[in-house]
Amino acid sequence: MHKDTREILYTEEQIRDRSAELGKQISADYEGKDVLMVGLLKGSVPFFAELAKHVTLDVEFDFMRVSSYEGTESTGNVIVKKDIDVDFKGKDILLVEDILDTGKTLYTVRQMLLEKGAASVEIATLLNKQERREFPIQAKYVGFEIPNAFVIGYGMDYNEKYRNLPYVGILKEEVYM
Ligand SMILES: O=P(O)(O)OC[C@H]1O[C@H](OP(=O)(O)OP(=O)(O)O)[C@H](O)[C@@H]1O
Ligand SMILES: Nc1nc2[nH]cnc2c(=O)[nH]1
Repeated sequence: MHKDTREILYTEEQIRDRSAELGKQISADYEGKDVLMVGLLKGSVPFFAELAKHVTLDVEFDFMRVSSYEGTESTGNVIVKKDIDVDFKGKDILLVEDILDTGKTLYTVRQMLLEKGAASVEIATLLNKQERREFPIQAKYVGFEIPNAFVIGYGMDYNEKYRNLPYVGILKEEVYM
């Protein structure tokens, strides 16, 4: 893998600074509430860890694993592979994601959690690809708005690789065409 197969979109420093701003906003918005931060595995892990450091409330953590992507393509349904373990009835859930793309994943998960009794379900996503939206869902907390390109790094993969890159990059089409 040569370096010129990807270009940097957001550096580690830019992501940390933006996470600090979002963490401050979240801390103010949820003051006095019982917040459960729920990360969607696997992609959200680096952003979840960074964002959580900037939230100054006594929040709880949990994780879900759902999946619908293979390579760069979204497949049929959203499958729950690991559910939330704690009782979240009446709690305010903050879903943390790496990217909001068609919206299928977060729309589906949000509906599930509301149906099971969450008091509220808001979304914090590192990246928002608004142009690709197909489902009626918006994130309250967005790190960066990005154009329609397949991104990798900072948790995001292409066939399970590149999640460990400390920046967000664009994978050039020649890699997967
Ligand atoms: O808005 P959507 O079109 O639904 O796309 C966004 C979802 O796609 C990726 O997850 P993926 O299913 O690849 O799992 P991963 O987190 O393990 O990479 C990403 O982490 C989001 O969950
Ligand atoms: N790695 C990665 N996963 C995604 N899932 C939905 N959109 C994307 C994307 O641009 N990159």
